[in-house]
Amino acid sequence: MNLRKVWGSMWSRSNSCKDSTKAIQVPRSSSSSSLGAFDQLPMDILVQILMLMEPRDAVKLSLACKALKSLAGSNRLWIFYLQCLQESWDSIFFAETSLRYGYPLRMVSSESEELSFMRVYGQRAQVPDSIIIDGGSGYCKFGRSKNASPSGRSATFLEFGNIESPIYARLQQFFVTIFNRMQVKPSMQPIVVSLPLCHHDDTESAKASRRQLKTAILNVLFDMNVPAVCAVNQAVLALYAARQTSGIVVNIGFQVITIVPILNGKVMRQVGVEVIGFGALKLTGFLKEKMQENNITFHSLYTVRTLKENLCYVALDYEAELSRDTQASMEILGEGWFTLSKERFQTGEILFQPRLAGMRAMSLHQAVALCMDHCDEAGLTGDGSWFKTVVLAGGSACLPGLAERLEKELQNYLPSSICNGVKVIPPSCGVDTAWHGGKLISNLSTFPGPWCITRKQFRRKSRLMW
Ligand SMILES: Nc1ncnc2c1ncn2[C@@H]1O[C@H](COP(=O)(O)OP(=O)(O)OP(=O)(O)O)[C@@H](O)[C@H]1O
Repeated sequence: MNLRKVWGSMWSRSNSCKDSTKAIQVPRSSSSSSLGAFDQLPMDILVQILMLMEPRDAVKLSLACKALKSLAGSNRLWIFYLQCLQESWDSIFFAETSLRYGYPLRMVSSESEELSFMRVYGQRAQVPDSIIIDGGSGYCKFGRSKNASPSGRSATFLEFGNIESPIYARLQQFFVTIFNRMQVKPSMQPIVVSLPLCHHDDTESAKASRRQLKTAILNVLFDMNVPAVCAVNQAVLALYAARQTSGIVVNIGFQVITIVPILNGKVMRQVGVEVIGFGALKLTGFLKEKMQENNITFHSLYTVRTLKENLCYVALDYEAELSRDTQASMEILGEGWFTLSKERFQTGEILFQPRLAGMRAMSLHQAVALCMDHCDEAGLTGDGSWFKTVVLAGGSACLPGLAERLEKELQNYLPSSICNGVKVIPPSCGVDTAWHGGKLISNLSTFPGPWCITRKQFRRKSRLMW
């Protein structure tokens, strides 16, 4: 009731503002910078009052006169409205200040351009819903950009085979299946698609393979009449989801672990991408072996995977953990109760001691340290700290304790000149991290403009190349 009075009073004040400027030629500044009786109220209180209104009412108010325009259009008010949205404010702020101009990335600089969050709010409301598809080699995640999380997941390899090999028919079957499952027409909205982590080298043949894969994906999608496509590397999407534009992404993938240095949104292949030849599949396999050794019977690999996802963790100090009581149980529907003890942390330990699983691979911290060393040697920036932020991605990176352990191992392993300031960030959105990176882009106030290639642009480009 009180609010209605406040609103009514402000509204009549704003109307009288308009009338007065029409009727009598009052000097503009004196009439339009005043809120009449409300001038007595501190600015803070006025903004608090507006916060109780709906955004559309604040817009109406801002059209009334200059004083109300500056009050109702203030960034403070619209930041509040943006904070009320489903997406976190930190993510919105990161995206709107770091990603809004597309690639190459350009930060919004506070000196040269002030971002109007009122405009950002309005533009974000107009952005079309798009489909985000993160086609992982093991599991594909797909869903709408306006939804909080992916609506579906498929076992990519089991259903479609290797989608990293650019065979038209296979890619087509993959996308057709996803569109059917989502019950959407491909021609109705832009698509954000992750480019798989493969062909990492900086050689001409690797470049050609990457180009070939991207072109095949775009060809398939545009042949299905998709209006616009945004195709971004999976590791880069994971980095954006962690609200970073530079750093090292450690993706614990389905079959391999990939360590990707990224500077300002660009994969630094010339510095070197490290690959460790095992991944999530090996972790599940190792737990299965341990359970069999300890006479724990199960009927399916699904059970082992579920136990891994729910009971396993990474110990901060492996030796100390061996002497602790670490028993824990869980029930799996249709299979009964399972109790694990040492297997709970031995499984993740193979990331740091691959020899426990009989493998002669590099350990996770050695590979990340090697990557950091290469970044340091390359001397790409003045301050040399861009590679000290390590972002974990991939389902297995959700193992509790992994980030802390990796950070500890890196501190011990790296030379003192590099280890200062190293921080490891756990996957911000669990197994769906890369999908959420796509969501950040697809909800930008400037989307699809700077991030997408349209069907027309792609066809024209293809014609010019031949
Ligand atoms: N909370 C969890 N703890 C441990 N492992 C998990 C957890 N959640 C998912 N996983 C594991 O992550 C694996 C799938 O990871 P992910 O979906 O990242 O693969 P992907 O995207 O297909 O891999 P790639 O990066 O190779 O394309 C599965 O083996 C799953 O068991």
